[in-house]
Amino acid sequence: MLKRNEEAGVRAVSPTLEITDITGEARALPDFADHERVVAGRDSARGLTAIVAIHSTVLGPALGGTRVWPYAGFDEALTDVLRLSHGMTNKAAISGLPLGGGKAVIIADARAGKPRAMLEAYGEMLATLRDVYVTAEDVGMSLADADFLHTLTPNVTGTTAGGSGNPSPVTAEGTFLGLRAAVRHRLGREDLAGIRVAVQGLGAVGWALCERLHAAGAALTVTDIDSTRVEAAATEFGARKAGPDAILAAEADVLAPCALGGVLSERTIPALEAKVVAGSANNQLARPEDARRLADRGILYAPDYVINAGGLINVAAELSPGGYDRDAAMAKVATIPDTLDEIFRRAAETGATTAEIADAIAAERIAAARSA
Ligand SMILES: NC(=O)c1ccc[n+]([C@@H]2O[C@H](COP(=O)([O-])OP(=O)(O)OC[C@H]3O[C@@H](n4cnc5c(N)ncnc54)[C@H](O)[C@@H]3O)[C@@H](O)[C@H]2O)c1
Repeated sequence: MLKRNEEAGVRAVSPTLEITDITGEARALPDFADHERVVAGRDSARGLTAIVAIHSTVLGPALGGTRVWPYAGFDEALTDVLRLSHGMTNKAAISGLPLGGGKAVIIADARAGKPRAMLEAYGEMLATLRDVYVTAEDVGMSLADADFLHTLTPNVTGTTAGGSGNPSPVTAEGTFLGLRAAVRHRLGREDLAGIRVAVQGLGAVGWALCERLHAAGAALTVTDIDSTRVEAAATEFGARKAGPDAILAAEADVLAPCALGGVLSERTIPALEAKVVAGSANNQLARPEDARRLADRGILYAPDYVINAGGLINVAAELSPGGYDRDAAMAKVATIPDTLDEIFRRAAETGATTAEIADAIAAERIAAARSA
């Protein structure tokens, strides 16, 4: 039997699942960034520890995927979900979508398998947030997981049944188009023939990006912590192999981070060879000031949440009044280079970094919606 106990600040929807509002606790962290609401779900019987962070619902319900990752602890997971969630608000706003930003994490090792009971408990947690948060896939969350969660609660996108399916190829398409725009802007080249691209991470997006880059004639250098993927890319695309630690400083015109965040830092930026950074990973900058470090070295940075918005644009199309229309979604993805062109132009005119301009455009749209 379901029970509710909101007075105690704890809302349990099944006897074993405890849902706690931890907004107050999160407020103490440097990455809090005025989140509207942060909620933890714990179910020790079913092996769930999850956090849902809702950064903003000003433009619409907060949409953002669920990441399943073996975080070292709760605090690390909380910091990650806050940063990711904040990024989703900017991503939706700059992409012109009627959506807010949110994100969720489950502390678990997806490679060790995701117990059905854990996902059931998570689905129950999601159901309690269905008016404010809509989830989708992210690292460690599969299409099959999304399909399963959708049987429990409607606020799940990126499903196969009547949904838009796997967002990763669409993210890769948007990243490819954005990378081409950045190359045009920084290197003055209209095509990618012979352009050297170093790709970090050969997962769902990185691999699909390599397919497009290879077809466009780019010369690839690749890495992944999974060596079988690196070998496969060498065979499939004639890619040069680099070690995970060597990829950032690889001889390349473009660096495409497509693994995890925080790779562009005070330590790594001085060693970059590339003149363009354009990849799909979220939160590529370790600190906001790393955007200035890149600009000072003459490296053009395509802000992550602009270039990797393809997947969000695709799943968001499911929520449009007429339902999912792939052609309409792809037409919107094709505008990513236009947004980047505007950012690059404004950054060149004002001397601000591309990251600052992207944040400013997103903030302008949110402020306009607030005052409307
Ligand atoms: N899938 C999407 O539609 C989408 C949308 C927007 C942003 N992103 C972001 O793009 C990135 C990649 O997403 P994905 O869906 O391809 O994830 P994925 O899990 O399919 O792939 C990630 C790949 O990176 C590799 N990797 C992890 N750590 C590494 C390291 N230190 N060095 C080299 N390789 C490493 C993994 O082995 C894996 O092959 C993530 O940051 C994700 O948040 C994805």
